[in-house]
Amino acid sequence: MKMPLGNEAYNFIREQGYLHIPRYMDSDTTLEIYEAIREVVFQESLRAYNTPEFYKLHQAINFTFDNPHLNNEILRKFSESLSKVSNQIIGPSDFHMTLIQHNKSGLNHSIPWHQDIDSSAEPGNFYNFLFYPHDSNESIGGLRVVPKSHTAGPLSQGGSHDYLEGEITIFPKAGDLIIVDGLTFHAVSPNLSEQDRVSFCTRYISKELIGTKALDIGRYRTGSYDYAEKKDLDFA
Ligand SMILES: O=C(O)CCC(=O)C(=O)O
Ligand SMILES: [Fe+2]
Repeated sequence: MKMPLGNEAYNFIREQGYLHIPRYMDSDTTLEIYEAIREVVFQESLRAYNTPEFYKLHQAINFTFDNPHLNNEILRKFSESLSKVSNQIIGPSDFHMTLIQHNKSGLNHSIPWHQDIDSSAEPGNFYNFLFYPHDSNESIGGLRVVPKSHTAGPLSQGGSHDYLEGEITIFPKAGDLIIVDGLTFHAVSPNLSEQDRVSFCTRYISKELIGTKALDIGRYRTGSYDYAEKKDLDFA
């Protein structure tokens, strides 16, 4: 099998729990994907539903679109193309889902600290491929990551947007890909700019994780949320 990532990149993501690949896509394809994303977020009726309690408790303020690849050829092709990278990192892996995150301008939209899955799953079994179709900076918001936190167990209780020991902020440019282990602590700083911030996320999982409950659970600093049942779980 041809290995899309070099040894250094492969080791980095396994050890650090994330990997930033600048200019993963060329500018023409990036523009195409950007257009496709904008078409989706323009349709407010497609926004995912989570309970008002969810947004309030976890201070999650942004819009999410579930599986936009289902109705969009460009997004579908791009997300499928990432299987090559996924197979290298995870081993034989399965496509899980896609998401668009939309941090709309003028609303201070941000994303609180979270883990994408429950930490009953082992690290190295779930990866988020985050694609950025436009440049980012301090004003539009960046991706906050705690390196090596994928092996640190569940997120501790605390402030949803507070500083976490060891955190770094990445400001991806148009065409960049950031790969994050689903257990790595990550968040997005507020969009204080006049421009919408969007990201396109594709998720791949190991064969072991297929059908497990861990996939339904998002972990926040205010407790865990069951996305399948749309309900908050007691902090444990
Ligand atoms: O928008 C981002 O940069 C991060 C999105 C994210 O954490 C997610 O979709 O799981
Ligand atoms: Fe996430």
